[in-house]
Amino acid sequence: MSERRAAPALAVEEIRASYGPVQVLFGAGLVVEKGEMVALMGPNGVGKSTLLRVIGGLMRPDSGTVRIGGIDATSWSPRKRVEAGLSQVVGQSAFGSLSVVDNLTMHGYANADKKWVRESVEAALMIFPRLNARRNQPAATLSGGERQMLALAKAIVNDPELLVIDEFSLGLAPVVVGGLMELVRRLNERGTSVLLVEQSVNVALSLVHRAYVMEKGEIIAEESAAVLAADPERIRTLMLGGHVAEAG
Ligand SMILES: Nc1ncnc2c1ncn2[C@@H]1O[C@H](COP(=O)(O)OP(=O)(O)OP(=O)(O)O)[C@@H](O)[C@H]1O
Repeated sequence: MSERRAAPALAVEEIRASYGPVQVLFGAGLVVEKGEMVALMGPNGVGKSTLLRVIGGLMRPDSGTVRIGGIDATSWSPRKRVEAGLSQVVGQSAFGSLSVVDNLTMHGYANADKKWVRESVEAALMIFPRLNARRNQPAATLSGGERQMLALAKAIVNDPELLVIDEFSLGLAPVVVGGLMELVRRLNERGTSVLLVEQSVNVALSLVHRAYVMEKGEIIAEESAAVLAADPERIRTLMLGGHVAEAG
């Protein structure tokens, strides 16, 4: 029992993954402790989103292990992972012809308690007054920032233990990003662990406790956000894809 409680929210070990004949991940691994906020950073195309796909169950790795709350989830379906407390914010995907409320309600599909889903949809809309004002509007008519809010609100509807977010700063005005970050911070204070893939170093390091840097499908550095933030030269080298000898 106590072992289960002490287990990390997420532990990913030695993941190798390929698209057809092209290998993209070469033994990538990371850990998100319970209650922790962690960033996965790195230059374009190094495999960050691919690792998230493996974590979410959208892609089978060639080898390696994904543990959710200490339990081997590598062979689980995406749905089973959601039921185990994982919620993923991926891009701005939504059913365009459905309203904001219907999109949110649909996302609670894994939860049999429909009353709870209805209440948490309303709770999520309370967090985003902008979305609430557009609750009956088709998702296709939302602005980019509003769609990101919808993506985050959808993830919250499942009351996740672990929230995985892919690049929420992409293409959004700084003020919108600031609001989303504040929301993620509040969720984390309520106990949700967070894994954030983010290209904007400023956004990532001002939010998280710890960061991993990926390069060519491998983790090449792992550091507390405060230590990294104090060393802009090192960040520059890492984010330019410069190889740094030490890891961890
Ligand atoms: N569906 C796919 N089929 C084939 N190759 C893919 C596919 N998706 C991604 N790739 C390739 O895999 C590599 C890693 O892509 P991935 O999207 O994981 O990187 P990333 O680090 O998230 O990049 P970015 O920061 O630009 O989003 C890239 O070379 C990309 O072109």
